[in-house]
Amino acid sequence: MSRAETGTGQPPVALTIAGSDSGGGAGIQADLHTFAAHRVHGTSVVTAITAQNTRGVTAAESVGVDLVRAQLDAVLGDFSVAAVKTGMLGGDALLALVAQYGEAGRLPSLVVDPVMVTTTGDSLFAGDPAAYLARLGPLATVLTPNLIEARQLLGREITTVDDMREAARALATYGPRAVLVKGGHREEDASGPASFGAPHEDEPASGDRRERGGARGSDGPGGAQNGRVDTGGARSGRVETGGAPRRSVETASAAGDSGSAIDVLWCDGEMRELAAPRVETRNDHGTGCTLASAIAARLALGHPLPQAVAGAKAYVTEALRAAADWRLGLGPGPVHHHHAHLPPAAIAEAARGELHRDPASLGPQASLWGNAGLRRDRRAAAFVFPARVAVAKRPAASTGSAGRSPRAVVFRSAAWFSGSRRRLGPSGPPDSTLAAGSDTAVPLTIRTVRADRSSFTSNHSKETA
Ligand SMILES: Nc1ncnc2c1ncn2[C@@H]1O[C@H](COP(=O)(O)OP(=O)(O)O)[C@@H](O)[C@H]1O
Ligand SMILES: Cc1ncc(COP(=O)(O)O)c(N)n1
Repeated sequence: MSRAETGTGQPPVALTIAGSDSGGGAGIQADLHTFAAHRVHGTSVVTAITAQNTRGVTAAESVGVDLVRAQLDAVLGDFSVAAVKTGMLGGDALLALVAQYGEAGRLPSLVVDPVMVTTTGDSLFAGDPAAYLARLGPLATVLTPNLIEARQLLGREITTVDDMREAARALATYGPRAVLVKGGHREEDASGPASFGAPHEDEPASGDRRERGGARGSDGPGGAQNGRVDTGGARSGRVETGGAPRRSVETASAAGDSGSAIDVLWCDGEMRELAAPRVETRNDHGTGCTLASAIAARLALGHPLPQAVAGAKAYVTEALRAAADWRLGLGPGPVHHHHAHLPPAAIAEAARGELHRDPASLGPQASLWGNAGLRRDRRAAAFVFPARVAVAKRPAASTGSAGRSPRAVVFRSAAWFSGSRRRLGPSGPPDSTLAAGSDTAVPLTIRTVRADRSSFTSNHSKETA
């Protein structure tokens, strides 16, 4: 089956193997939101249940190996899964199980997010980081550790962009096709508690960001059926990382730009830096899950790997931006996974066959985005919502079909517009890799509104590039 969306509108299928976040911002919930936002059908294998909100994890329990195996068989035995993302695995038993499926060639385009600690500092992996690398490293299409996870996997200090490059290179020796070392998180992290793994209870619980801690026991609870995951972070043990706290400030200043969120991508033997404007927000819960599942969604849609990664980063940046002022919960809240969706009023108007004609009515960014639309599709007198949906009026001659309204609604992906936006002004991502990666081979779907206004007809897809 084709991996890309078919002409019938049937979506490709992606699978997330991850834990549940009751707060809905990370884990399975973030992954399914992200798949849906990419119009990819999301399937899920739940590895653990966490009692969690924006302030932290209060309890967690692994799902038993047999039940996880049954979920894997149910999904893989029925769906043609095009890409897979793994998140929280809890411990060594589920790590081994997932590795068995990967080794059997059943987990295509595998994005491995080695979830070990949450944004709020709670440990989510009680197994052996060395086993993690040894088992999943060779199977991964992309491995996406954050700074703490890279530090735990390698047991070395990582503070500068140079360190991130070295870490990416070192992790690549375990066999993944690509490694993305993520350098997110707010600058305050750098001035946070200096002792890595500081006691959980003593840290601010008011919603301020805490330095991440990590803990692992010698024997992961994931090894037992329905075993509890140690969420006590540093309460019950320390990880010898040999590391100071995560210092995003240093990574940023090392690159000469304190306003950038810099990730380092090693892919097919090439090192690249992906930089995006740093979003000033406390709401970054689930950014890592969102990024990994966006990469998987894009791989399922058929995007080449570097473009999938760069486009996914652009998607996360927009998701952070769109939720920057939200106050969902008292701590670091979720990002806006559906930032690219049509505002409800516009959906209703489009369904009635009515088109916005005045870009000004769409807000301050409309004419800017409109230019982006015109530049790429000269046949369309298009202007575009900040939400990245073009409402276009095509010339009657180009519609070709009598009895149809010349009106069309043109949907484009967030990634395409991220690239376009970059070309239009200084507000876009400064990194040329990101822009180039976001720019090509993104499907453009044109849906025609029938003259009788009764329905949408999805008539074709084509490439914009
Ligand atoms: N405040 C921010 N502004 C822009 N990008 C960010 C911000 N925080 C995180 N990111 C990006 O989000 C993605 C996830 O990274 P990170 O938050 O480090 O992962 P994790 O959630 O696994 O710790 C990365 O691409 C990172 O650069
Ligand atoms: C179930 C689950 N999986 C993963 C994370 C990591 O999320 P974050 O991006 O906040 O570190 C989480 N908090 N909960």
